[in-house]
Amino acid sequence: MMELILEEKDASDWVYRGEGAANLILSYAGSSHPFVGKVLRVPKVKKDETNCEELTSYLSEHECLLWKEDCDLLSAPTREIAKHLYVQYVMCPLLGSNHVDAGIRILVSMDFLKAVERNTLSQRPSWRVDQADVNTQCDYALLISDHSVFPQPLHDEEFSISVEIKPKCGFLPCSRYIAEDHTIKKSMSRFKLHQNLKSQQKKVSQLSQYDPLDMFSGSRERIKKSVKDLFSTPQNNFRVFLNGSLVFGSLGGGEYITNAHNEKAFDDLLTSVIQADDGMRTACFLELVSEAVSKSGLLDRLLQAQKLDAFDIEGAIHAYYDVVSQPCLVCKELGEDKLSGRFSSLHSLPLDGSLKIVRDYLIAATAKDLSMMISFRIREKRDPKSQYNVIFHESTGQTFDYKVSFIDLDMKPLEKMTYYYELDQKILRCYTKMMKTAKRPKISPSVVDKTSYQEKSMVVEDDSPTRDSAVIGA
Ligand SMILES: O=P(O)(O)O[C@@H]1[C@@H](OP(=O)(O)O)[C@H](OP(=O)(O)O)[C@H](O)[C@H](OP(=O)(O)O)[C@H]1OP(=O)(O)O
Ligand SMILES: Nc1ncnc2c1ncn2[C@@H]1O[C@H](COP(=O)(O)OP(=O)(O)OP(=O)(O)O)[C@@H](O)[C@H]1O
Ligand SMILES: [Zn+2]
Repeated sequence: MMELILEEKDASDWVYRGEGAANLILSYAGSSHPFVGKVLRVPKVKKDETNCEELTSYLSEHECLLWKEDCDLLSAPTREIAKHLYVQYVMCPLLGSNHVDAGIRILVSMDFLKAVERNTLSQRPSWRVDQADVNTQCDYALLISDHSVFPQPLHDEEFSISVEIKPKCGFLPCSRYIAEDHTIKKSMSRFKLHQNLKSQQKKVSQLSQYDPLDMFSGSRERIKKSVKDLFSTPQNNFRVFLNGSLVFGSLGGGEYITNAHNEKAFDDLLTSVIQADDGMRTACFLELVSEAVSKSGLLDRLLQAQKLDAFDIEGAIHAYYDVVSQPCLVCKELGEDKLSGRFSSLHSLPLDGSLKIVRDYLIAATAKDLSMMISFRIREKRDPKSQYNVIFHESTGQTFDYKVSFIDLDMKPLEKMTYYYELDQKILRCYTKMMKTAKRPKISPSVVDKTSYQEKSMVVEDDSPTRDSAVIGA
């Protein structure tokens, strides 16, 4: 295939779709064949990072050790290429190659990227603009299938509906390296614990009702509950796209910019999709989504990848210091002797053992942060046999094809291990403080149920805008 290159003149065909912390996503609005049905994933650069070393440099010496089993990664001339290979050779086998499109790298000119930056500025959430710009120094961007539309339409007039779920970590850790003071980690999900810190930091205005433990439970009823909870408090964990446009949820992880201003508006939007009475369509749609999650069985597969984190950050951090051949700052801080203290079994591992712990931890980190997109289309009786998965939706008598894809399978940098440790400590400190100020000193953290946790949470109430300020239906 001839090498594709995007120039300044092409920029107007690419429209803002959304963004995360690290990339900006553009969808294609033109008619050039190779780009139809695709999105472009353009890396961003943090404003406080003066150089873009991460994108242009090689893997660090210690990262090379870490990924040495995945030989192709080491042959990559840049970190950017190594990250692309990581999706193909590390994440794809874990999640299934038919559920991952690693994309192809295409050349982009600096003028194209500058034009994209200008054109998208007004649509980006302001807190994302404050944090990062489009990285105009990049030579390449990734061209990936647009999972918000069904791959091949069966009929001309066909609609396309898809949901995006960022399920986060679906299990409770049980590592023996978790400090006694942190036992709450063994009974309350990381997501729930983190909510409290986010609320204190005013990153969210309301605690999420969602609990990943329901989503990953394998129980149909609990999955259904978790999808309803996502709909009530979507934050950056739930979005709905109709014909490629966001109709529910937050754009770019910011405010809820959506066509569905209230539940009725959303219910009305579903008219072309769900054959049910007014006011009943949303519930039927959420049921359809839950069914697809259950039937696909993909969350079980994702959970196995997340469980590669077997030691928890409180254990893995010690292996990290051995991998980078530095004195263990955590043992030092905790006053533990490296060779005879609580973590001596970790510190006495051979290098390959430490490498495996850290490697598995980072793969699990990717699996805890990715999103799943499920796209649907209606099947008519006359349609040919489906090459996709099929769901019969009992409540409406409709049949749907659905396809599940994983997005955002980025490799996490090795240096992030110390950040993970610090964040974990911060989340736990916040929880401990909350429990103290809750003025119920006798209650044992392990018996705190979800309701009492929410009631006791300290939502800092002031007028500052949060990332999820305008909640739908409010
Ligand atoms: O640490 P977490 O669990 O808050 O996850 C971060 C995400 O926060 P959230 O899902 O909102 O809690 C965070 O998402 P947001 O920026 O909050 O939308 C990123 O996905 C971040 O990954 P990276 O820095 O882009 O590699 C994520 O960082 P990683 O932990 O996956 O490295
Ligand atoms: N292939 C795709 N098809 C459709 N929409 C996509 C696709 N990839 C990304 N998106 C949309 O763009 C958003 C941001 O993409 P992505 O999660 O890859 O960004 P990121 O910066 O890597 O995220 P993070 O904050 O997790 O690091 C997604 O939440 C999703 O709404
Ligand atoms: Zn240590």
